[in-house]
Amino acid sequence: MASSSTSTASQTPLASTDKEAICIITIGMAGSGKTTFVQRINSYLHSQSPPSPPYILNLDPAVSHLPFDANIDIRDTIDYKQVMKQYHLGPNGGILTALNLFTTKFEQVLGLIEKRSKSLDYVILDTPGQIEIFTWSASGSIITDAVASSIPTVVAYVIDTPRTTSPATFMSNMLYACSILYKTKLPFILVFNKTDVQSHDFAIEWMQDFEAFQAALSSRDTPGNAVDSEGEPTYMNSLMNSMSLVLDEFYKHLKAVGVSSLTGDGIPDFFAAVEEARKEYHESYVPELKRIAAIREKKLKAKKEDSLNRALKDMQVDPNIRGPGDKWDPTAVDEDEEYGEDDEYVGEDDIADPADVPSSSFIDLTKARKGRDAVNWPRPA
Ligand SMILES: Nc1nc2c(ncn2[C@@H]2O[C@H](COP(=O)(O)OP(=O)(O)OP(=O)(O)O)[C@@H](O)[C@H]2O)c(=O)[nH]1
Repeated sequence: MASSSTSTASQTPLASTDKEAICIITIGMAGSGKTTFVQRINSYLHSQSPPSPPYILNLDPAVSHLPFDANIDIRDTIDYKQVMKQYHLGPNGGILTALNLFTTKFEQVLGLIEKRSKSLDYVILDTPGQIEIFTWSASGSIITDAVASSIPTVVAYVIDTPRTTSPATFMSNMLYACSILYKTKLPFILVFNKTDVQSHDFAIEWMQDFEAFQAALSSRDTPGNAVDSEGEPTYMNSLMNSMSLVLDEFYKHLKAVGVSSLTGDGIPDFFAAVEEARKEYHESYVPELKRIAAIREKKLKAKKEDSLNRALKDMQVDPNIRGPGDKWDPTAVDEDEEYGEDDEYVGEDDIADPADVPSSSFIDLTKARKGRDAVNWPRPA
């Protein structure tokens, strides 16, 4: 079952002396509170003793105001409104194209992160408001994979708790989280935000107790409770029940914390979950990364060998290789092997006559092979 990291706050990493930066990728639906959450964890890290300022990247080109100082800000490189104008795009297309353009420079960004990672505890990525622009775009995958293959990385999936109290909405949100988990395969933390407005206890109960969620699903006011004219559950009801079974398995792979980005409540629990995620990254993600790299390497090697073999084969069967009318015959006897001591050894076609070759170009040793050193070839000048 999902672990609600409420009692582990004492395990915060801030006492650790060995610096190994971990990257927190903040993802969430529009308005879930990603930016406020980043601001809150930033101020929390600054307030520690000693302070542990994070390295922050803002990847949202459309955000009008950031309540924190980003070390790298996509807006410094790309003006998404100009992108919209120049490419004749709407707002979402503009944001996506801006992110794509930024990704072409991401190697440089990664270089900066790697350079700083030994002196930092945390790198934080704030992603665009429209979740799918990051989670379902090539750029989002490239950025996530690049960072995750470079330093430990965790996904913080921010959820608007007050807007997730209906079982159907909760399940939709969890399905989305599930899809991101299976896409990135990274350690994953569900961050139930805005707990100052609505406690996340209901969510933890639903995640830990399958029957409690089933009961909530079948309560009167949920759409999944609908029955058809014969009193049978509708497809919607069956779908939701099946989905909740799938999700029960999914919950085992993640951590859940409740926070209020407004008051700062629950933030130490979040960092405790991040430390667990760091372990998980080393224990699960890195071996998986190595396994994939080994498979890729093997495939590449096989492909290279195949190309080489084909190239060699092509060279052997090329009918023009020795000139027209002189086709290669695989059954022909090797002249070198067949000639006796007194036979003419050098076939005219086999090697060049030294007399025809500029004297300085080589010393012909062919007659010296196979014990024929008695032959006295003129030595080039
Ligand atoms: N009560 C309460 N409000 C919050 C909390 N976190 C964020 N908000 C409010 O939620 C709204 C959206 O917050 P943002 O941080 O802009 O959310 P976002 O996910 O970054 O938004 P987009 O980038 O537009 O998708 C703002 O009005 C915040 O003040 C919280 O913990 N409690």
